[in-house]
Amino acid sequence: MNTNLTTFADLYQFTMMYGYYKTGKMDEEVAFDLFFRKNPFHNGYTIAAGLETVIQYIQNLSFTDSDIDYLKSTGLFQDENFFDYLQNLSFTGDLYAMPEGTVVFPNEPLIKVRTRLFEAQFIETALLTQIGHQSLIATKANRMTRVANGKPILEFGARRAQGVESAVLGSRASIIGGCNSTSNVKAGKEYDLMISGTHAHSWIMSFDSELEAFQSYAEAFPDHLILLIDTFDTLKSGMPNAIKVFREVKKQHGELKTYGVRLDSGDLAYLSKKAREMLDEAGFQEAIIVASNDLDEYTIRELESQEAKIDAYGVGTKLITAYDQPALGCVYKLAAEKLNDKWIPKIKRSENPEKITNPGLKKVLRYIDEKNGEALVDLIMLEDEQIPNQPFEVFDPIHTWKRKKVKHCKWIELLQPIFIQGKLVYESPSINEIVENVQRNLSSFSKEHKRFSKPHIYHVDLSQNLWDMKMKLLAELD
Ligand SMILES: Nc1ncnc2c1ncn2[C@@H]1O[C@H](COP(=O)(O)OP(=O)(O)OP(=O)(O)O)[C@@H](O)[C@H]1O
Ligand SMILES: O=P(O)(O)OC[C@H]1O[C@H](OP(=O)(O)OP(=O)(O)O)[C@H](O)[C@@H]1O
Ligand SMILES: O=C(O)c1cccnc1
Repeated sequence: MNTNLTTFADLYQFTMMYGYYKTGKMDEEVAFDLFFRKNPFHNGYTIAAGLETVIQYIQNLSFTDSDIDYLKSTGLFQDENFFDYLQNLSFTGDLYAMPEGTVVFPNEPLIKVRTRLFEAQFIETALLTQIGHQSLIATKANRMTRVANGKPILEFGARRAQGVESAVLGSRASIIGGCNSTSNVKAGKEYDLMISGTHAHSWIMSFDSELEAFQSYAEAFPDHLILLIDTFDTLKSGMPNAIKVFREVKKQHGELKTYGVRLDSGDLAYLSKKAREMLDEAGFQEAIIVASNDLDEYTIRELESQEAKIDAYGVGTKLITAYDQPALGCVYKLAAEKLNDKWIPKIKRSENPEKITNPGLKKVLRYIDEKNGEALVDLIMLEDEQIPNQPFEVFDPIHTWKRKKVKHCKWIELLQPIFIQGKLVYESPSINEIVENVQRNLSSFSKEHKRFSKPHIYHVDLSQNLWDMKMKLLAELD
């Protein structure tokens, strides 16, 4: 959302900035990488989202007088000159990112930042929050659309989201992941998303009878008439009343445009089949059946396997809250520091080899088999490394004996320039282009990688040079 989020940072960013200012380190140039360590929901991949709001955040970076007054009032920062630096803060460096809709994997930088330590440290939390949340929801939505056999998924989550901003940005991310529309009007307005919806139980309850409620709705929306039929009794009351109203509208208007029913309780497979029979018998073969009620990808898959006669799924809580995994766990790590005009790679060690960071300035290449169009490996390389001639061998960075040959592949560089020397150089794609990007990206991955459970693990490898550098730095720590 297009608001000034400048103070959206953890206190420790301010205290570190103050420390950098006091020690004279604030202008040192550094490189940070943003990445995550594990695909969410046991999925085989993650859909990148959130760059658009990161761009807005960076463009709007500017402390207001009241922000400064507040920081002064904390009494934490004794040296008043620090506030002058804050007042003049803007992003002056380079930022590269994987575009929204890119299929991404653990440990590869989704964003790399290169700028003054003062700025790079400051933007950490805002970047993590935005990329982590939106990528998580886009991936959850993508899982749901994958099992729905092409049937539209309508995002209904606004009322269940953890806050207003999560609802709006979650709606956008859901559309990126593959949902057809959102019920969230603010998200629709702000991000040019398709909006759709039906009506609530309270609409029915506010009339003397269900029939009167349906008739009144039909009068207001004869061309978009999806009636919620489970308020009293789905098959005995809701369905017969809906059919009666469809007949009346047809008689009055000569035709029905978008029309149908919504089921929101009970056995959705059974009820959808019965509802379909009743609609077809009454001559309303074009009527659609929407189902909602606590749906997620597992229930949708279950309903599809029961051959439920459902034409569209409405999904709220479990999508907008990423119910089974509420955080992606993105991290932002220092990768290099410039000293005397020379980049010095930095590493963080961990007992867990998978948590040891990848040092240095890096680029990420995706190798795609020219014959079958399938992605073979993502290779994280040092930025100034030559692209290797094919064939060449890649290896798993932990289990180094696992090797494979890269040959007859084209490659694409995944990190795109977004800001260069503080200037926005990226033209943001439209939401439809982002959705197309997801489809284009996914078409490079095999069914095994896209499998719903226990997917084939896609390889993200390090170039020999990067791996050697990592090992050397680790050895130097001892
Ligand atoms: N055929 C089905 N197969 C698998 N899951 C189903 C099927 N039909 C419905 N469900 C799921 O089962 C759960 C039923 O929820 P619950 O037990 O709360 O009943 P309910 O129908 O919502 O009842 P009520 O709203 O009247 O209290 C929901 O999560 C729904 O998505
Ligand atoms: O189940 P979810 O996936 O979270 O989807 C959103 C839910 O929100 C609505 O219920 P609610 O009881 O809030 O309002 P209603 O009276 O319109 O049913 C709707 O009927 C769905 O059941
Ligand atoms: O339009 C709907 O049917 C709707 C919207 C929000 C939540 N539940 C349902």
